[in-house]
This record gives sequence, structure tokens and C-alpha cells, in this order.
Amino acid sequence: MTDKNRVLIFDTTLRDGEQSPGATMTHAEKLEIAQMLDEMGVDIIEAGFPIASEGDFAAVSEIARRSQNSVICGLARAQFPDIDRCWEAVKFAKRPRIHTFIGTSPLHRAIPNLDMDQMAERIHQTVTHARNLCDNVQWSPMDATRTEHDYLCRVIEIAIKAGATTINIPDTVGYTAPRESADLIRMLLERVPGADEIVFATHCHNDLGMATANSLAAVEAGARQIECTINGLGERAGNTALEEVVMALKVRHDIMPYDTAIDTTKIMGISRRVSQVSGFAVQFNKAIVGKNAFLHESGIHQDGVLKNVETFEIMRPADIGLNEANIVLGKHSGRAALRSKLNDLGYEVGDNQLKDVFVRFKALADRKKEVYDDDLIALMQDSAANTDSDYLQVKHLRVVCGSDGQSADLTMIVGDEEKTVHAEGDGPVDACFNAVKAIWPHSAVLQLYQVHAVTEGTDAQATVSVRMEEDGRIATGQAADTDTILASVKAYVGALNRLKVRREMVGEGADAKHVSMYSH
Ligand SMILES: CC(=O)SCCNC(=O)CCNC(=O)[C@H](O)C(C)(C)COP(=O)(O)OP(=O)(O)OC[C@H]1O[C@@H](n2cnc3c(N)ncnc32)[C@H](O)[C@@H]1OP(=O)(O)O
Ligand SMILES: CC(C)C(=O)C(=O)O
Ligand SMILES: [Mg+2]
Repeated sequence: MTDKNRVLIFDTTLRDGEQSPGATMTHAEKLEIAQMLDEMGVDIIEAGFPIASEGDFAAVSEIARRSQNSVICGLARAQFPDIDRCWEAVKFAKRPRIHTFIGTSPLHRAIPNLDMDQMAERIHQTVTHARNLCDNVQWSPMDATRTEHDYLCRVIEIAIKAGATTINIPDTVGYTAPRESADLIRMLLERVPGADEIVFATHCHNDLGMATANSLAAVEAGARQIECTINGLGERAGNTALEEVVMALKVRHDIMPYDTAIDTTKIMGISRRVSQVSGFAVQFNKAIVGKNAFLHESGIHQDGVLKNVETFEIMRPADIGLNEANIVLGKHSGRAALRSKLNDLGYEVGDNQLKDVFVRFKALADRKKEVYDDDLIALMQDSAANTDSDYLQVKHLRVVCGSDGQSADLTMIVGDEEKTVHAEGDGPVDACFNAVKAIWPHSAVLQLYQVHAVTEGTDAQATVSVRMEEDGRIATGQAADTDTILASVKAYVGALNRLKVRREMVGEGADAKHVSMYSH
């Protein structure tokens, strides 16, 4: 490594990430993810644990064969058979690496029942063996952050002398804190002979939510390799998230002047793919890649962002390859955001119309969690179709339905008059239409009645279309509402309004043909 400020990104999504309970990926999925990692500029891909299973061996071998730029690494315990099997898999790579490890803390030394000297000897033998096979060897003292400093210095020196080219310092159980993480790397750089000739890596787990902070602190202290995973996948609470450390180094380059080779515009794509193949949904408020990470819902934020995006955004969505709108409309949105969104959808609204639409929009947003583009289009169509100046207007509707029968209590404005009726019917819609007939008797026949959901979810708006025929004249009506029955009545009444207008026009000598509520 020539540039002293260059930080290597070591991705272990396919090894530690796959250790997340339930995150197992298929062979084909692993190959696909490895290719994406290679293409986005990951320096080292830990592709698996070759001795763990035939499947892991096959995946690591195939990833090694297909690798283009990244170093391909496999994990091995401090045992010759593990190391041999690892080499058998990674040797196909243009740039192979063997990563061997053993737990060095008191708790972990007790597992294989080795005393300090026996373990030191095992480290010497296994790292030497690995180095005889491969000139790129990484060694990890597992649970380094809970290992006695003197012993840690001693075994790292042994590993370096045996040929390790990278020394990884795992915070295996996510126990360390940022200052401690930095102090540890500084201490090792000062005390271990030969430390300046190898790369120190940091491998943090997120048990206390400090993995990203710990990794960055280690880098500031001299570590030059960060081990991480896409979406922070990994054992228990996961590993350091690649997207977090990479974007932190990019956005705060002013205070952390370290560079990676990652093409950050590929972050969103790989995050989504890893989420799909692992079956691990990304939490909505996850830094960088969460669904809400770049969304603004409240009016004051939206107004600020529309005036100057930097008011509420420290990075651009495009920096991580996200090209979707950053404004989401909901109950906290204001007029500025609504107007901007309507403009995007092709609607030019004047101040008065905006006032009217805004009232309807807020009423809808109170009933729906999120107002999608299609909801707005339906709302605009509804506003165009059913206005306060219509002769017939639905004022109030109460429907009873269920196994004991269906009825509707409907109040409508008819001209200047308010009328209320109670009607029954064969189903709630029929009861409502009978109520309309009772208030506004007509001979028009319903020719078509169609309902469709505008967006997904049980709170979705329904758009209802009706077509009616009276004395050879045809009129259509359409309405949208989260209440399907109300939308049905409004569409029905809308068509009746059109027929009434049509009748009057014919009375004035106009030609009776097809009349629609909409010009389009
Ligand atoms: C912090 C980490 O992420 S470490 C990596 C963890 N990942 C995995 O374990 C996933 C893959 N693992 C596996 O598929 C299996 O555990 C295997 C194939 C590696 C081993 O399976 P088994 O032989 O049945 O052993 P088992 O899993 O029950 O126990 C682990 C053994 O490895 C030993 N061991 C654990 N780590 C090391 C090490 N770094 N070096 C040497 N031996 C080790 C343990 O002492 C234990 O040995 P024992 O069987 O003599 O008691
Ligand atoms: C194998 C090692 C590096 C590991 O994953 C850990 O200690 O967390
Ligand atoms: Mg780990």
C-alpha cells in the first residue's frame, strides 16, 4: 500500500454475514453478491469458510475463479486441515488470501484448553503453514479486545514473524468503545516489533451499537483495513456496516481524511440485493440504506429541502445510487411539498386550487400512512370530477352492513336543499344507490360499476368508475376514497350530475352523445 491514508475495505458478508441466523444464501446468490462486491471496489472479499461444508468450499472456489480485482479470502481455524482446505479453494483467485484465527482471550483460550505458551506455539505453526502456501496471510486473535495487552502483543509479534501480512483485531463480542478501540490500535503500533510493516485491520461487532464508531476510531489510530458487511449483516447484532463506514469517510473527509476505493453509487443496489437474498429486511431508519434515510415527510423539512437541499441532507441520494424522490407526502406535509409533487406529476395548480386540494390532501393523509403519487392522481381526478359547485353533492353517509341486512342513511345537498333518507338494499352499495334514487329519482340505468385499489395496503384508496345511461345519453362518473362505499356513491352521484348537465344542454339544443366526467 503506497498511500498512507488509503483504507482497505474487507467485506465479510458472505462469511460473517452469512453467520446471521437464517441468512444462508444459495450458491448462485453468493456468486452474484461476490461479483457485485468486486465491481463496487471492495479490496478483499471473505468468501466463506471452506472447511465448513462442501457448499462453502464450492462457493469460495468458484468466487476465486471468477474474481477480477478483489483479493479473495477464506477463513480457517488454527488447524492444518482447515488451512489446507482454505488454500485449495482460494488458490484459484488472481489474488488469494488465507485468513486464520484463534481465540486469545482468557475465556477463549480455555475452549481448546491451551495454556499461553501452547497457544503461542500453535499460532507460530499455523501461520507459518499458511504462509508456506500463500504469500497473503491474515491472522486474527479472536476476542482481541478482551485479551491481556501483554499477551496480545506477544502473539501478534509471533504471527508477524511467521509471515502474517495483515493482523486483524476483532471485537468479537462488540464489547469495546470508540476510545478504547483507538487506544488498542495505537498501543499495538507502538509496542509490537514489525507492526509498521503489516496492515492492522479492525473487525467490529455491533452488540452495543458501536461497530461503526469503533471501526472509525481504529482507523484514526492507524488501522488501515475495515472489516464490514453489507447492511451490517453478521453474527448476533451484526458487523460494522460497509455503507456506514464508507459514507462516513466520504462525507466527513474533512476530519477523517481517509480514502476507500468503493464506488458509492453501487451501495443501494447491493444493499437491496443482499436484503433480498438473505431474507433480512433493512430497518426503515437504518443509516444510509434504510427506506427512510433520504425521505422528508414533514412540511418544514420539505420546504427547507425544496429551497436548499443542504438544509436537511448531508449527502445526496445519488451518492449511494438512489435516484428516487426524496419527498414523501404524509400528514405532516405542507403546501410547498404538495405543490412541488403535483408539478412533478404534471399538474399546474393555482393558489386557490392548491388551497382546495390541500384540504382534501390533509383529510386523505389523516386516513392513510403515506400518500403515494397514484393517490394524488386519484385525488386530483376526484377534485376535477366532484366539486363543491355540483348540483348534487354527497354530504353524509352512514352504512350498516353484515349478516343482518344492509342499509344506508344518506344526506345530500340538492341544489340549495339538504335531504336525508334511509334505504335498504341487496348489499351496501345497492342500499346506497337506492338511497340516492330516493333523494334524486331518475330513470338512468347503471351500465358499469368498477372498483380498483389505487395503491397497496388495507388503507389504500379505491377508485370507483360508473357508467350510466338515460334516454340514449351516457355519462360516466369517477371518485376516489379510502372508503370504497363512499367512493361508489360519489362516483354514482357524479354521473347523475353529468346527466343533469347534459339534459339541460340538450334542452338548450346541444347534441346528446357521450359525456364523461373527465376530459381525458
Ligand atoms: C467469531 C467467528 O465468527 S468464528 C467463525 C464461526 N463460524 C463458524 O463456526 C461457521 C462454520 N463452522 C462449522 O461449520 C463447524 O463449526 C466446523 C465444520 C468448522 C467444525 O465443526 P465440528 O468439527 O463439528 O466442531 P464444533 O463446531 O462442534 O466445535 C468447534 C471446534 O473447533 C474448535 N475451534 C474453534 N475455533 C478454533 C480455532 N480458531 N482454531 C482451532 N480450533 C478451533 C473448537 O475448540 C471445537 O473443537 P472440538 O470439536 O475439539 O471441541
Ligand atoms: C473470525 C473472526 C475474525 C471473527 O469473525 C470475530 O472474531 O468476530
Ligand atoms: Mg466476526
